[in-house]
Amino acid sequence: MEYKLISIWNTFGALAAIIVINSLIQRWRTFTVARSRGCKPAPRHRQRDPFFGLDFFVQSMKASLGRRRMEWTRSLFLKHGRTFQVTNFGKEFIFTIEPTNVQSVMALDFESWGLEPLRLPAVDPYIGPGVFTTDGRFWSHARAQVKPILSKGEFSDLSRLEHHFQNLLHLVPRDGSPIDVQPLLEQMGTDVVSEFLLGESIGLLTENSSVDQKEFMSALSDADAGCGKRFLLGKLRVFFPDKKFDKACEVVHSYVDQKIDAYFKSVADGKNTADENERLVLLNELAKQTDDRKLIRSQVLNVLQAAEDGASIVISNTLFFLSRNPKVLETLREEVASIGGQTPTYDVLKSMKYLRRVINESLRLLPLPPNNSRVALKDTVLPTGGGSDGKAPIFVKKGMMYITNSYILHRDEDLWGTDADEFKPERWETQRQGWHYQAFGGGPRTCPGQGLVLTQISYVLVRLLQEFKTIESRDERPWLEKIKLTMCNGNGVVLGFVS
Ligand code: HEM
Repeated sequence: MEYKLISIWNTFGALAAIIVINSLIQRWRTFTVARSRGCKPAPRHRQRDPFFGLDFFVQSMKASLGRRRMEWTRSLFLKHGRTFQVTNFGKEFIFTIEPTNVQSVMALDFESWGLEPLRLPAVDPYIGPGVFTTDGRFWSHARAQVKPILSKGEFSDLSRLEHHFQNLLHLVPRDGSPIDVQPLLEQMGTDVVSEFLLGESIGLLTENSSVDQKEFMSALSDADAGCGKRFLLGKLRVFFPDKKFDKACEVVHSYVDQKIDAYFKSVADGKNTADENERLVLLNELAKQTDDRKLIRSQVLNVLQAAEDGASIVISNTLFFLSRNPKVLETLREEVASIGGQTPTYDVLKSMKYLRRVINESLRLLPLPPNNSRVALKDTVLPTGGGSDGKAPIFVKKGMMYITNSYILHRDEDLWGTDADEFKPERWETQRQGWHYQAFGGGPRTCPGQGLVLTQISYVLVRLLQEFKTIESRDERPWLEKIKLTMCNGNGVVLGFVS
């Protein structure tokens, strides 16, 4: 008996020793790598609770609730410089708006950083693994599946977009009376995206959604809200079952699965032949590549999550800026007039240089999403931001979080000039899109929907200018942040249109 006890103690002792030695070896490796690469720590944000960082978490929650998250984060960068480190809810975070670091994370040192551990556990029961939620080989495969389809979407027939635009026009008063266009554009965005993704528009603008579609929409919003809570709870989510979320996932899955089944049935019935003029639908295109129904569903929902209300928010924000910058509006109007009264084609839109500058500028001042984050998948180094001069490389331990804030990066006066906060499309005559412009990300994970969405945004803006001779602001209030995954105007965008 005594012998057995001694041997158990010896085993425990040996295990403990191995763990301690292993940890010391790791620390030594860390130290030597950091020293050999000349690494120095980033400036550290002073905290009352440096161990768990609860104070930082509470402050960031307060700033979010007060709709001043961007300005609060900006004040931290003004205090610390372009890079700083903080403990937040028990995790180490590096905040940086240093373009060299952005380039390193997004492109040069791409393999060392990932987002799957941040996103997938929270959203897995809803959207599952796909292009938006995974890393590594699964991600490359998922991306290779959707990217060519989204690229093809850039050139697709604009007559469908005109159809949705006409539905929007019916709801816009033409006598200059005030209307908040943001929710209308959001509805139009959902109609467009649902048609492209699933082959059938939800019909929000025409108010002719079926019972199934209404149920689907309401489930999407419950599932989004559920994911928000799951993000906040982190690993604690297992202790908080959420029946509403589970039900919402079931409804969403069943709706998408019906569409997948319908596609395969139509193929089996010989109805869906390869027709050159067939409308481009993501679900159908995916189903041509694989018969793995679960993967098709995940990929469709991944793209839905990424596409969200992107186009509608950018159009709303751009109208907000145009209505408050009459000179810019006038110059854009001249360009629109130069193409004549016809509905624009893809090539015409592509040729409109000033329009593109206006959109670039809108996305510079109000990027969506405002933040882009990653987690270090292994020990690595950020090229700059450490030491007292902020120029030394920074050693990053596996598990550390990286956050770049495009809203602040895009307003950095050293990078954009002293007029960085002003809406000036003219700056794009000479400005190039480097790593200091993160509207669509960069590197291997750059937004694959960029071309498609820019065509849509351009089309709607041109058509609005063709339809209305006056577009004026009907609201004195400033732009107010409202952050979900993306960021829109919490005051809405209230305008007056005269035809
Ligand atoms: C103006 C609207 C949009 C903006 C500003 C935007 C911007 C972005 C950004 C910043 C990323 C993150 C890149 C990263 O993680 O580094 C992203 C990813 C993505 N976007 Fe967009 N996006 C927009 C619209 C769309 C649309 C309409 C679609 C699809 C139809 C789309 C599909 C995707 C996908 C699938 C990803 C994930 C790519 C990956 O991780 O490989 N986006 N987008």
